[in-house]
This record gives sequence, structure tokens and C-alpha cells, in this order.
Amino acid sequence: MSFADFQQEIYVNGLLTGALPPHSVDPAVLEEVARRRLGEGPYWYVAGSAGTGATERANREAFGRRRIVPRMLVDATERDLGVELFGERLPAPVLLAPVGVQSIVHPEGELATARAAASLGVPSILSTMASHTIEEVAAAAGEGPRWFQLYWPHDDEVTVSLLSRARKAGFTALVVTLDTWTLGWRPHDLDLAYLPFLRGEGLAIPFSDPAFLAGLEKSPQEDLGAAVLRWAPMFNGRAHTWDRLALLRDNWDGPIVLKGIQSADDARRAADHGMDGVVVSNHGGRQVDGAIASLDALEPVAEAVGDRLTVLFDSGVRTGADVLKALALGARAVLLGRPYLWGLACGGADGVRHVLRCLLAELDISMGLAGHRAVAGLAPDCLEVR
Ligand SMILES: Cc1cc2nc3c(=O)[nH]c(=O)nc-3n(C[C@H](O)[C@H](O)[C@H](O)COP(=O)(O)O)c2cc1C
Ligand SMILES: CC(C)CC(=O)C(=O)O
Repeated sequence: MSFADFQQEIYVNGLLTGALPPHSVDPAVLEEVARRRLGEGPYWYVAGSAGTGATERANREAFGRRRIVPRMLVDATERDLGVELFGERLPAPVLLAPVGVQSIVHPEGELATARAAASLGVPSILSTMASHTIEEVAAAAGEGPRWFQLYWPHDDEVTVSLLSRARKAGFTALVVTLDTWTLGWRPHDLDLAYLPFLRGEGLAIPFSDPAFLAGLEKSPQEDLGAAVLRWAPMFNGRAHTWDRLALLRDNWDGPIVLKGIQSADDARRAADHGMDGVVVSNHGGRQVDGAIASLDALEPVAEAVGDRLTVLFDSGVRTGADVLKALALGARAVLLGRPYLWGLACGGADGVRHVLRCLLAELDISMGLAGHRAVAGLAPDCLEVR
């Protein structure tokens, strides 16, 4: 079955039973429904971005400036969206981005997300700041591909312990997020004084970690304040430096991908330091207000290191056509962020699966209509820049 069949399934269902799709196929409508279901704090925590929102808008505008140039009389009836990442064959060039504290959106949080992604063979990247433990999420993912995202603690014993747990639980690739060593200036969260972590949410992974717990006199359940006070300075407030990557290399025997790269120079340094990949990302515009659009950063990075590193992309992907554009500009695959959270809010695992199926169906159909049989054939000349 191709991803495009989802379109036919919706029409045929409607014709035969009168049933409409369970959720809108329009990401903006889904966000609006989610907004009505969520409280102000959780909604804005997910939807919000840094400062005036200029970076978040720039992310979208950069997609708008690029236009697909469809080619005719090409037989692209049969398409293969498959892609190989670090020796693993994936059915499509899409992963679910690491998103912390998903319990503020749905009680099943990362478990639901992992189940939905696994049902389509798509990797979901588990955040260090999850509402469920590494081991619980691994069990939920079953046979599905698993990647782990590290918020890198300033405590080597805790770092090594987290890596060893993730490896033991079957996570194959490590994504190290570099752009959020301290939180960006987020006006909505500040006005609502809403930060879920300070209430102990999203801390299931450190709070179940033997090396983290060893530094506490009482368990987090007995003394939440003390546990949060141990956690906060360990994870937040100070950046690591390039020389420290050796610790991760020595303690992770799979691929390591640096997330948050926006400059070709940093991408070259990543390659020089023995990394395997980068995610060109500005964290969905949540960190540096006025930063360049992530899509504008992609082509220079891909040109600089595309032959040395696996280049992934995120920030601003909303539609299948967006995925096509990012692939054409040099990404091997893209990470989807906020849209799947809206699916999670509206329908748990089914909602996340719905969002993924819509995105992949639209990608599949857009590829065919633009005359492309495989993602490997996409290149910058498939696009025109305004
Ligand atoms: C609510 C929320 C929480 C996030 N948590 C994390 C996280 O724990 N780790 C991480 O590396 N990135 C995190 N991100 C960033 C995403 O991984 C991704 O870079 C971003 O959402 C992509 O932009 P998009 O939302 O425009 O698709 C988070 C994003 C959101 C919206
Ligand atoms: C700061 C993190 C724990 C979560 C995150 O990455 C985000 O809110 O953007």
C-alpha cells in the first residue's frame, strides 16, 4: 500500500458510509481544535516561540519563497519514498522530532506518540525531558525504530547512565540538542508564568535514573523541590564546548547527530569531531528571535558537509510539499514538530497517526505530480526561488 492511498481511503469511506475523516487533514484546523481542548498554559507552551516570533515566521516564509516546478510526461505512477538512514531502511524521509513533556497535551504523551510512529515504521525521537521513562517508551515503540535525544547534563555520571539506559532499551541513534542549553525568551510562557518542568512534569527520565537519584537524600516523590533543584543546574544554564563531544563518542557506539546546527562552519566542525549527522534546526523558532530561517541554512550546510554527514532538517515543516522542498535542498529526511502535538491533543495515538498519514500522503502525491519517482532524485533545481 502506498501512502497516497490514504486519500482514496478518505473519499471511498465518505462515499460508502458517509463518514468524514476523524480529524481535519488541515494542520491549521487541527491546531485550532487542539487549542480549544488545551488550557492556555499547555497550548502556548507548544505553540509559542521566542521573542516577537520573527524566527518562527521566517521559517514559514522561507518555504513560501521556494516553489516546486512540476515536470510533465514523466511516469511517476509508482513511487518509493523510502530512505536509508545510518544503515536502517525507513519507509519515508520523515521522523517525529523530540518534544518534551508531552503529558501536558495528552496523558499517554510519548507512549502514544511512539505507538503511532511505530505503526508506520517512522522513528519517533524520545526527548530527555519526557513524561515517561526510556524503558516505558521503548516498550511502547515495540519493533519500531527508536532514536534518543539527549539534553546533555553537566554531570558525566548522569550522562553516561542515560546513554547506557537508552542503548540497553534499543535506541539506535543519538540526537544531541545544542541550541537549548538555556531557555529562549518566550513571552507567552513568561506572561502565564508557565513552565511545566518546575512542577516536576517532563522529568520522568532523570527521576528514574540511578546516577541522578544517587545524588538525592529523598526520592523525587518525597521531596520534589530538592529533585528539581538538583536537575535544573545540571541540565540548564551552561553550554558545553566542542572538545566535550569526545565523552559522547566514547560512550555511544551508534550514530551521533548534532541538532540545532545553522551554520556551514559548525557543520564542518561536527564532521571534524567525528559526528555522523546534523539536524539543521532553529528549534521551531523557540530559541533565538530574529535568527535566520532554518530552510535558508539548509542548502549551505548540505553543500558543505552533505558528502561527510547525514543532513536532517526541521523547523517549519507543515505539509508534504514542505518535505519535498527540504529534501530538494539537501536534507536526507525531515523532523516534524508541533503538528503532531496537535494530533496528540485531538486524538492520542490515533491523532498522531492521522497527522503522519496526511503528511506522507501529501508528500507521495506531490512527488508524483511534480514528476519524481524517488526522493533520491530531488535536487535544488526542482525548485524555483522567488
Ligand atoms: C513543545 C515543544 C517541546 C520541545 N521539546 C524538545 C526537546 O525536548 N528536545 C529537542 O531537541 N527539541 C525539542 N523541541 C524542538 C523540536 O524538536 C523541533 O526542533 C521543532 O519543534 C521543529 O519545529 P516545528 O515545531 O516548527 O516543526 C520542542 C518543540 C516544542 C514545540
Ligand atoms: C527546554 C526543553 C526541556 C523543552 C524544549 O526543548 C522546548 O520547550 O523547546
